Amino acid sequence: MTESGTHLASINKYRSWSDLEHEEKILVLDFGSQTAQLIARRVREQDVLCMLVRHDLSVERIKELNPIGLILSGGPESVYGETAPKPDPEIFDLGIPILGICYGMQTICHASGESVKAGDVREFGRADCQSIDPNADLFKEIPEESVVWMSHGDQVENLPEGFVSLAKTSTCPHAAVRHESKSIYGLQFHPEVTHTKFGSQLLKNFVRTICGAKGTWQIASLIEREVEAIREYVGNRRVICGLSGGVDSSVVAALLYKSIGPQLSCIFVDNGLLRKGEVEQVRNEFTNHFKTDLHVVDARDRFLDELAGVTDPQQKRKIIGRVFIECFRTEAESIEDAHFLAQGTLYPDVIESGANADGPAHTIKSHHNVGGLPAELGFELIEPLRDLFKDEVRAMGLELGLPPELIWRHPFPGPGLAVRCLGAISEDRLVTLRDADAIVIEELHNAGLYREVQQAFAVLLPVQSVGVMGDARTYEDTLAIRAVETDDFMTADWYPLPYEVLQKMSTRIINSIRGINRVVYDISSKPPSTIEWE
Ligand SMILES: Nc1ncnc2c1ncn2[C@@H]1O[C@H](COP(=O)(O)OP(=O)(O)OP(=O)(O)O)[C@@H](O)[C@H]1O
Ligand SMILES: O=c1[nH]c(=O)c2[nH+]cn([C@@H]3O[C@H](COP(=O)(O)O)[C@@H](O)[C@H]3O)c2[nH]1
Ligand SMILES: NC(=O)CC[C@H](N)C(=O)O
Ligand SMILES: [Mg+2]
Repeated sequence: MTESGTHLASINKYRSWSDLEHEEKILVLDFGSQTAQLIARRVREQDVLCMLVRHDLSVERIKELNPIGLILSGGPESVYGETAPKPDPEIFDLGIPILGICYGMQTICHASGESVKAGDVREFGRADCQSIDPNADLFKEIPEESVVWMSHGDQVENLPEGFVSLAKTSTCPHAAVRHESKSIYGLQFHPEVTHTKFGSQLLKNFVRTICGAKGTWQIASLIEREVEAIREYVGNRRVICGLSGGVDSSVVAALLYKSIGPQLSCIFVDNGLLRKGEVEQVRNEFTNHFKTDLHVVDARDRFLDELAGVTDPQQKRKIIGRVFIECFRTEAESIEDAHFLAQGTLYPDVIESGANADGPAHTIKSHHNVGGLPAELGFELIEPLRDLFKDEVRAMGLELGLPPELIWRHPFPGPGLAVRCLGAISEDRLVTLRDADAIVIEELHNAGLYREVQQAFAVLLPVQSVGVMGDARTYEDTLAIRAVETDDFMTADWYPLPYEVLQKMSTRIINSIRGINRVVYDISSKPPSTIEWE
């Protein structure tokens, strides 16, 4: 759903959502916000198709796409800066409703001739919003006072002519605005994040009431469309699919299987960085349950040799990305006419890798399947889930009939235990980590909490400390336990595991695993931390 190129544009041409002139839809003009896709996803929650497009998409192209409304996203720049991204000025004459969020609202006001300036006070996080006009259609069914989430340094000083203020906070006099006669709205806060309590209602008001959407779009129609698009795009060529047994690649494999059946071969790489019992589990599921043409590649030595002595997280990720592709390439030699490589890349992988060229989003970490890919790929990429979030992919998987155990499995990153074994990786340290991780997951199941947390795992730290075991001094490694709750993996909070569960995990790990004499619990949220440690 991202119109226009990414840095992989030349090899990633597959786009199934771009020619949907006849579908009721909203377009989000992306000014580089980390949460731009979240806006799209909140609109889709209203059963309305929503796609991200370049911030400067021409009015001609917008007319062709025929949206019922436009949303201007936030972004890291300042509208008064020399390099500030700007929309096509004619969008304001299209006559369709427009909602600007943060940078988007500042852009609307700037374009209407009023000054936007660095505010005296920057607002990050929670703010109390008070509506000035509670009857405004944008604020329908929203209390007069409610909590909103802000993230801005700039501020609209004076309203442009024709605009009125709809809401304020203690430091932001124009937290929400609208044009008196045109259907143009602006919000200084972010309705797309869950911390804005009535954000979904607000977007619903915009989409359903103001844009008049009927809400007929369903995840099932996305599946149908993807299946058709894949069939047409692939023709009679062959697709290899990097299959990890995780949710995303399983959904991709199921989609491809539905589309092109026998033209699909799946490649599962055993990179030596997998969890306990994972190879057997994937082999079973995908030969017994799915009956796909599955190739299991034993690349354990290859990965471990290449990673020997490497401690830098970004370097680890780059090496893993490259070796993955080399394995796919070598294995594909035995698969006749393998033209496409399908991956289960999701939107958070793309945005965190800084790979979305639509806006100047920053690189947080290079996901092995995006920023970690080598320049010369040797395949054409197909990534049907590239614009979706985990929970949307899960809904798709359930709709496609995948088993619920698979759908609700915690995500496991492609670089696997490599990014949870901090410092240099060795076979011994991996065995230690794998065993500890298995205990964490088992105890989570025992406590009936596996589905309560969205991701949990163990992290082996290169930090030794002194202990005493059986009257003898020890000087051994530290293990961290991480468990998070999150909707979409873009933001997350640490999960308050009950003490007795932590106690069982800790006792079992220290008693049964050699080399660990201390267990700690990670109590950091994302942001400012990330879910994985590297
Ligand atoms: N061991 C592997 N063998 C082959 N392909 C892999 C492997 N690990 C990851 N990949 C590829 O990289 C993509 C991204 O990995 P990622 O972990 O994000 O997704 P996933 O494993 O499919 O799902 P989940 O997020 O539930 O773990 C996968 O969808 C898959 O295409
Ligand atoms: O396939 C993947 N390749 C990667 O390189 C990668 N890095 C992080 N993750 C997963 O993404 C989600 C967000 O993780 P972070 O908060 O650590 O960025 C979490 O679910 C992480 O497990 C990855 N998945
Ligand atoms: N989140 C945003 O859109 C921020 C807009 C602008 N960069 C500011 O600081 O005000
Ligand atoms: Mg995975």
